[in-house]
Amino acid sequence: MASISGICSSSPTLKNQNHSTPKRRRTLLPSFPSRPKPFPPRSLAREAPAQLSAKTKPHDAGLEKDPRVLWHRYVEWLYQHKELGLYLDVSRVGFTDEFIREMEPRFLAALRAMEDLEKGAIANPDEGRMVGHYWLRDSSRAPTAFLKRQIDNTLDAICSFANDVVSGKIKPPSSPEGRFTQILSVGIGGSALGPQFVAEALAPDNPPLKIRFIDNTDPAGIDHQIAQLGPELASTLVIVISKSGGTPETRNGLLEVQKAFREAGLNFPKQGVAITQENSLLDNTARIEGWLARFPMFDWVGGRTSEMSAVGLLPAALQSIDIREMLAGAALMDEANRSTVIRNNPAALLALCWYWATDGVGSKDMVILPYKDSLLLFSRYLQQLVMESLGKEFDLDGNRVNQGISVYGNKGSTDQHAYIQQLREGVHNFFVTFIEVLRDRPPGHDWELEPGVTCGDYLFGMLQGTRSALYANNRESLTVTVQEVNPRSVGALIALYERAVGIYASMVNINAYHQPGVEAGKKAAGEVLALQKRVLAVLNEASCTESVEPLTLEEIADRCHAPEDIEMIYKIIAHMAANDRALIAEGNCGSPRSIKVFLGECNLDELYA
Ligand SMILES: O=P(O)(O)OC[C@H]1O[C@](O)(CO)[C@@H](O)[C@@H]1O
Repeated sequence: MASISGICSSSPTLKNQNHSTPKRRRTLLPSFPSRPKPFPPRSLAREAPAQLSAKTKPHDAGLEKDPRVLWHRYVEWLYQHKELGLYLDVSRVGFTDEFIREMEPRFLAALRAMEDLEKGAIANPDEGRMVGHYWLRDSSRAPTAFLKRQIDNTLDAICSFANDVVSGKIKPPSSPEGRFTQILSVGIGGSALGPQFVAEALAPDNPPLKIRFIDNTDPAGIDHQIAQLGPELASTLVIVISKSGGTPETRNGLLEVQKAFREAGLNFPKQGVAITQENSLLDNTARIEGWLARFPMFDWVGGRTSEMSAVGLLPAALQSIDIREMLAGAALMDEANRSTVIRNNPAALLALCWYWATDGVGSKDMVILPYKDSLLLFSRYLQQLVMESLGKEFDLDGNRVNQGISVYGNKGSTDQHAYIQQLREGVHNFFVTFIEVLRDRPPGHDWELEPGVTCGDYLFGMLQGTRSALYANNRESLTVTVQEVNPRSVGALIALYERAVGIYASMVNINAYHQPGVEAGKKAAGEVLALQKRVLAVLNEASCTESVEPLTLEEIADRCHAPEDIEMIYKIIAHMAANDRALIAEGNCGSPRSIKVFLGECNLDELYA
């Protein structure tokens, strides 16, 4: 039985940084310039300030092609974190020294904002919240002793619980295996994407518990996951993750899973774990029903930056992934990203390259191309982290900016047989970030498929060849290199992008830590369901009191007092009819009738008289 004592044995230590950079002239930066003068208050400001690089950037100019000059640029700008073995190559992004000089004040202001954030400032002003995900991997930075204790106690509780589950000390009440063998994670967005990315990247071939996800309110998808579990439902630990504790998709997933437990004669609370804010609807449900365990989420950790909280650490630990190493990698990267020297700050280098490549207005998409199967889900993880953070209508001063950077990608070299044709020759609306992993296979497992050549050599060659071919056609790219995919490097990658997003958001003056657009979407979905209830009430009443003459769509809309919603009413009925939904007969109407029957078996086109 795998014990995970090694996973939580050592405490995270922050060693001295010795990330070294190639020998070069170091420019000592002046002290912080005064903050740029604030723009007029939200109500008055209208036109957002033009972003810098648009002025300084020769549009689509050819990039430097002399290989000797490029080699010098590569050496001059290569960032190396020796302890992490992580490198960042920005040489194939054509930013100028003038651009760096012009951006320095914004960079320094962003760094100061980041310093304030880490000290506990209200860095999420729209929600009046602190932003504390960096404290999760170095609790000594938490602004109060209470918060530090919460972080440390939660981590200890995660390790202890996961250890007890993996060792079999905590086991399901009735399972043939006599222990938990499966994890069913129910959550969506940041309550799923981090755990999914980390499981794909780091789970061993035979983990003590195998994880699967319900991350949507698709009945067929839920049925598929439960069907795949089969009798192992009895050995399944169900982890329900929701920071707010009220997300409809997650609630629906929970109700569906609890139904499956009832039908299997299983006692859900004995196999249920909740990860949510204290006193949320989910937390109270789990407490009242006596679930197996509850772990807290904190209001100062956003969903898209929650992988280093219980959201990511509990599922990872249950798969015997070394979570202390993940935290240590993130902490080392955080420390590097506190440098005030742009060249020594990888997150700043990333943010500046994003700004240059997209003119500070998202004019190009970010293509994420890891040349490693296990990093397949990194782009999906970054879609939320980058786009939910940067995709904002207003800036911090109320200017309408419609900011953002679109992210897509899967993995190389696979994608070279999909969309990279367009990247090489088609519309120039992107820049690429290659994720290079130097170690192809564990030591001693390599094999030459032809003299002197391995599979990994092909993968390496495909990455380098694609990078060169894109650049030859003036397509810019960044390359992040790690030695291998392990908890430490994954933790560092997550920390690198969390910080780059924060620095970039400051440079374009937006709040990276709220998501007003999504709340609007949740509200709109609620309105559709409310309208559906009205439609059902109208059809139920009509089915009891009138002959089977089909009602016209206008009549239904009028009776719902929603003539302007006629199209939505049509769609609601079409969806219910396609699912053979029955009208629940009330009063003396006899047996329930399907919507189709009530509407006279007409096809929906005839609805519209
Ligand atoms: O964890 P919760 O509260 O269920 O939210 C799930 C997701 O929904 C959002 O709030 C909006 O997409 C995300 O930020 C979050 O990760």
